[in-house]
Order: sequence, then structure tokens, then C-alpha cells
Amino acid sequence: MMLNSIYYYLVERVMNMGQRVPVTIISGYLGAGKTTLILHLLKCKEGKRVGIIVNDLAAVNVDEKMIQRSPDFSKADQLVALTHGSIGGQLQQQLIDQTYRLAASGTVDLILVESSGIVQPDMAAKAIARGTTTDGEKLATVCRLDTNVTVVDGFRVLHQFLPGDGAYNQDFTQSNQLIINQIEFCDVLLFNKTDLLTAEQQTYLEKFVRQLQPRAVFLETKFAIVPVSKVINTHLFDEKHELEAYDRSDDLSHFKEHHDLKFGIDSFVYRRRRPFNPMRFDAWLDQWPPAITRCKGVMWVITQPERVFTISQSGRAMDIIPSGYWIASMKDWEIKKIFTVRQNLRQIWDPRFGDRMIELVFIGQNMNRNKIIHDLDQCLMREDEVIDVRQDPFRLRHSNAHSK
Ligand SMILES: Nc1nc2c(ncn2[C@@H]2O[C@H](COP(=O)(O)OP(=O)(O)OP(=O)(O)O)[C@@H](O)[C@H]2O)c(=O)[nH]1
Repeated sequence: MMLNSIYYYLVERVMNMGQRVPVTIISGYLGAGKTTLILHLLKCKEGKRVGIIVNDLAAVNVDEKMIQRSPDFSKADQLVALTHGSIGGQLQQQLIDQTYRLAASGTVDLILVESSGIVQPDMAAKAIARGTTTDGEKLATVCRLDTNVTVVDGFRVLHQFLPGDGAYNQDFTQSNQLIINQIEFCDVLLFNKTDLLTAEQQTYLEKFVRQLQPRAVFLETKFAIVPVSKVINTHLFDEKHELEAYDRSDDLSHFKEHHDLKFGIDSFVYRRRRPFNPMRFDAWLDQWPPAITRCKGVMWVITQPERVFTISQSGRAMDIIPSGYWIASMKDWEIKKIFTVRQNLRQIWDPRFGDRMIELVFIGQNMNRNKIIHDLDQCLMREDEVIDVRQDPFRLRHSNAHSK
């Protein structure tokens, strides 16, 4: 049985030799569910070796950490994190070089590219379909752009696009335009977060999205769960139809301007080596500044010193979930063992608190950064504070996602 599987594995490898590696690009606005889709695809990869390229807007690549922590990310998979946010200029070249390196190495069977939520959707497609590496190699000789997937956050579309609920709100103008561009440029459209919509809203929104994008394969999803064959190796990308049509509809200077302005969107990282007082932090969540579009990262609360809490907010949806344990809460011999395999642990290890920290990335439009930082600092534990653990709101709710 074992020999049989090895035989078929080798036959498949030999047959695949010389074939170009298929690339799926995953686009979608901030918090739409792109990383959720990648994690789902890793779960269903059936022995395929996956190369993943992520690029996050903020200085701390939360998506990279999420994927690395996934039990489905195996040794045979490879993860490359691009730096500096949107795909444009230098970063576009970095994407081309890294994709070439992965595809030419012969060590991956497919490549997934997660583009940052605020980049024009054709940027990554142009890089993959037409790119030339710094050394002058044509990317198209080793890989082929297979599918452009756009993940749409149905809940956000509901609140931003429905008449009378934000459609005429100036604050939404730029992000609306970007979401529409992302919808218009794709082969497969995942209409995600349908669990947050009623059947009636879903029907209305499907018609709305269909008018913008009649050509793509349309799939309604919850937590981006789709059959793998719908987004990988579909052969749906048609360069002539998609890129050339897009080239005609807008000139490049327009895209550049959008990239440089980044839609007025800014980001910063809040990092502290002190835990939150969970009651004060919970009260702050009730006054969430609307300028924050997206927040993600990890949190340390004093009442549960062993637990890592993951925070993920996008628009009006907020999840705070216990997602594992701080390494510092493990036994000494376990910590020593982890140190031998995770070289970069030393860089984040604090002599007193180990890996415990609060590290939150905030992305938003016209955020009052100083006030947010000041208010969050007020939520930190004070030196002489005493706390009743029974009042911890995260302990009470932690078996479920914490929704605000
Ligand atoms: N209720 C609900 N939540 C979802 C669904 N899909 C994803 N989420 C949640 O939405 C949040 C954002 O998901 P991500 O996959 O991180 O979104 P993303 O597009 O990668 O975000 P960025 O990389 O910041 O642009 C997470 O808390 C997910 O668990 C869904 O179908 N329904």
C-alpha cells in the first residue's frame, strides 16, 4: 500500500515536470476573509505542496503568523511574506522575484498570492502574468496565472452599499470604489460572511454584485469554505479578456495615484509588554472608534495569563477568541525544546514575560492615533492594581467568539 502511494506520487511528479506552476491570486478588501480562505485551502490540499505569498499592509504581518501557526501548514509548504504593504513599485518587483524563486525551485505544486486589502486588483495579476525578474527572467516561463479570486465581505457590502445605510456617506466613497474594482476584476467571486445576512439581504446583494460582475463564477460562502477545485487550477484566467480590457478602461497613472494615496488609509502597531485589565479593555470596545476599519493581532489579559487571545475586527464585526497558549506558560523543558526549533523566538522573548505581549495592528482612515494609544494605555494593568478574576468578561464568554 505504502509502496503504491510512493509510486503514484513519483509518477505524478514526473508527469508534472516541465509544467508551469498555477498561481491563484486572492484579493478582497480588509478583513473580507482572504487569510481564512488560505487556511481552508491548506486544510484541503491533499498532499499538494503549497507556496504562499502574503503581503500585509502593516508593519507586523499578522497573516504570516496566522498561517505559520496553522496545524495544516506542513513542512512541505512554503511561506513568503513581502514587506511594505501594497503591491506597487519595489514591492511588485519583490512579488515577481519571489514567485519566480518558488515556481522555478520545483518544490511547490501551486502558489497562492494574498494581496493586501487596499491594492487595485489588477496590480498583482499584471505582475504574475507579465513580470520579468530582476535578473531578466520571464515569470511566465515557470508559472501561469490561473485564477483571480475576489473575496467579498457580504456584511460590509450590506452596510456600505445599501441606500440609506452609508451609500452616500463620504467616508465610504474611496473604499466603495476599491471594493467595486475588486468585484469587477476576478474570475471567481466568493460572496463571503453570508452567515451574517438574512436570506432576503443575500438575494438583494447577489443581484447587486451580479450587475457589477456578470462573468465570474459566483459562490456564496461562510468562512470562505469552497471546493478547492473552484479556486485552484481552474484555468479561468484569460489575459486577453481581463488585463487588456482593464488596461483600456483605466490608465496606469490612475492606479499609481491610488497606490500612493493608499486611499487615505493608514496603519500603526500598538505593542506593549503589559497585560490588559480585561474589564477596562472590554469597556473600551464599547466605544470603538469608527475610523478603525480593521484591527488584528494578539492580546494578553491579566486574568488569564496562560492564554493567547486573537483579536480580529473588520468593519462592524469583532471576534476575540482564545487561540492557544503563550509559550512562556509551558514547562521549562518544553520551552527549551521550542527554542531549538524556533530560531526567531529569541528576538521576541522578554526575560520576565517570555512571549506574552499585546500586539495589535490598527488600519483605518483618518484615525486619531494618539488618542487610541492613550486610551489603550489606560486599559493596561497598573502596578498596584488588584482584580477579581470572576469579573473577567473574556473568561465568561471565551467558549464562543466574542462579538460586539
Ligand atoms: N462571521 C463570519 N466571519 C468570518 C467569515 N470569514 C472570515 N471571517 C472572520 O473575519 C475576520 C477577518 O478574516 P481574515 O481572513 O483575516 O480577513 P483578511 O481578508 O485576510 O484580512 P486582511 O488580511 O486584514 O485584509 C476573521 O475574524 C475571520 O474569522 C465568515 O464567513 N463569517
